[in-house]
Amino acid sequence: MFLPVPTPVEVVSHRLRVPLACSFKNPSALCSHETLKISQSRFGHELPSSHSLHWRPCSSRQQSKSFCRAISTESVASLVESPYRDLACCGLSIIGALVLVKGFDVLASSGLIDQKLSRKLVHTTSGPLFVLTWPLFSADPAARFLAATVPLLNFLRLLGVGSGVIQDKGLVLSVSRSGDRSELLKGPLYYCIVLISVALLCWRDSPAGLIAISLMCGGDGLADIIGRRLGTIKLPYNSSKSWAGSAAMFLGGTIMSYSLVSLFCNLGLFSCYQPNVLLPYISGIAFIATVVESLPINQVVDDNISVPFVSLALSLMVTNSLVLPCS
Ligand SMILES: C/C(=C\COP(=O)(O)O)CCC[C@H](C)CCC[C@H](C)CCCC(C)C
Ligand SMILES: Nc1ccn([C@@H]2O[C@H](COP(=O)(O)OP(=O)(O)O)[C@@H](O)[C@H]2O)c(=O)n1
Repeated sequence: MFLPVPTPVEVVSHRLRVPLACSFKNPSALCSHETLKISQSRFGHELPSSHSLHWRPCSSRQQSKSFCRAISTESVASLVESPYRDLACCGLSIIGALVLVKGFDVLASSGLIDQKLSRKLVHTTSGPLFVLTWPLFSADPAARFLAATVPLLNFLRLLGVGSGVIQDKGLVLSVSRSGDRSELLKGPLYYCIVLISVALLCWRDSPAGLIAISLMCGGDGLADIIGRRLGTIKLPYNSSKSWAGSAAMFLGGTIMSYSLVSLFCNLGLFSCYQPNVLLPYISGIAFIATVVESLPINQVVDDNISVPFVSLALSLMVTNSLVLPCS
């Protein structure tokens, strides 16, 4: 939502001592009532009450840390602006993805870890690492599209290798269950589609995408890693899944979601309520996603689709009561 006065206000962060471009043009860059009040007094007019309803205080922890959230998308852009910045971030992420997959390929082919574990470690780590690159991008509207090219290139690579057009034994080894290249066209391909969709639809403006990715990666990924090792007691309604696997999914998904959402809040990309409000919501979503993952429906719909889809839908439903967007 845009407010009428476009002139930027320079506010100096008490913590970082850097000028922040907090403006009415992008009121969402202002994250605390204090900043809002100061900006109002400088402009000498009241904000429309309908807009004020969208403002909720940053947590006291956040307010004590800095006057205005230091790294709003706009302020990051003003600090390190370069036409090549998003291209550089995109290039680094592409290299990061290649190194990650190659690293697990080396670990699996040298016998240091087994192939199934390698696949699940790629599954657990790629999504959150991808998300961690988002704050590095600028506030340019095209940034999310550049970010999305990283999973898109991996999607095309999986398509090429999975269909046999490109030969890449390393990728097959680190990403397939049994060494069969056609497996790349299922779970891993859906995984990349989810990353592309979340980057384009949610980007870093809301916690919904972060929660969906966390439950697909930290949740579903850990369910397999822990379930295969400790999952002796099976679920009564699904003999291929265990209590240990589901508990790991719930805990891993909750911890990863909470950590990423808190990190993005602390970076000023959106502002959240206190942990005592945020955590119950996130664990509620993680619980429902865990139940969905545990159902015997894997033959009908892949976990990499059902888990993020349900998490995203639920997160989007509760997001407005959890945060106020900062970009
Ligand atoms: C193994 C994978 C999914 C399998 O799922 P499931 O069937 O076992 O449930 C994940 C495959 C990931 C892919 C090959 C690599 C994705 C890289 C990612 C798009 C970008 C990471 C960037 C970062 C900076 C390292
Ligand atoms: N809730 C869960 C999920 C998986 N697992 C274990 O992880 C293995 C693979 O899980 P899955 O069938 O969901 O595999 P993916 O489709 O995610 O690769 C199962 O065979 C179980 O041994 C579990 O014990 N409990």
